[in-house]
Amino acid sequence: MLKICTPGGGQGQGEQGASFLSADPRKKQVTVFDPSASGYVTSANRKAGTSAPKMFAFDSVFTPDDSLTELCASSLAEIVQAVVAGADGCLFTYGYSKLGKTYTMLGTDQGPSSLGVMPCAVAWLFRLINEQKDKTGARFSVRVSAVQVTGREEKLRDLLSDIGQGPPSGQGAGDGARTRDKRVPADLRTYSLATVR
Ligand SMILES: Nc1ncnc2c1ncn2[C@@H]1O[C@H](COP(=O)(O)OP(=O)(O)OP(=O)(O)O)[C@@H](O)[C@H]1O
Repeated sequence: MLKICTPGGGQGQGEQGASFLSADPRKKQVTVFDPSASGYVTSANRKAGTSAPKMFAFDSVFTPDDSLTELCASSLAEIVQAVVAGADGCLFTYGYSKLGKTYTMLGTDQGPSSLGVMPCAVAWLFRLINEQKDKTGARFSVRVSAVQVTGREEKLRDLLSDIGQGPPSGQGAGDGARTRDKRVPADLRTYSLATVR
């Protein structure tokens, strides 16, 4: 799955994208042009050493104009269902700095339509689990991990290590959950979900 972003999260370039990139979300493909070819290759610039456009196919392609809701709807159904069926699931975002990886994963707290992929996944996971419990009486245990991989050395950082220590004393479960959310660093990257039946 590919999400095309503009640095700083700006919207509005839509399908056009930058001149070296053309995205076709319907066909689920992007074409990358040699920038020196201005979007197409003529026989003249091929002779001058310009590379031919390259096309890449993905399971899905999203442009900066696509909402988080659209992204969640398209990307989460399969993985959440698989996790409820007992498989491990991994949500992973990759890209260079300030492209919106954290925004895509976490979203904002401005309402249901601005939820990122992770809160959506957790909400859908527990909704499905509750449905299964009501239907079959099955019992579930959910395991979650969140890891950030950074730098050339590919350092691993456990983003939930603070949470293992529980909420500060004197706080109820609800307050604790909020405190824990705040402690999750802004550059969250990888999450995995698993259920044991
Ligand atoms: N689709 C979007 N709509 C609105 N704002 C966005 C969008 N995507 C990203 N932003 C904003 O752009 C800025 C950079 O995004 P973000 O922090 O998610 O990037 P990042 O890829 O996680 O960066 P880094 O790798 O440096 O941690 C943030 O202020 C974020 O809120």
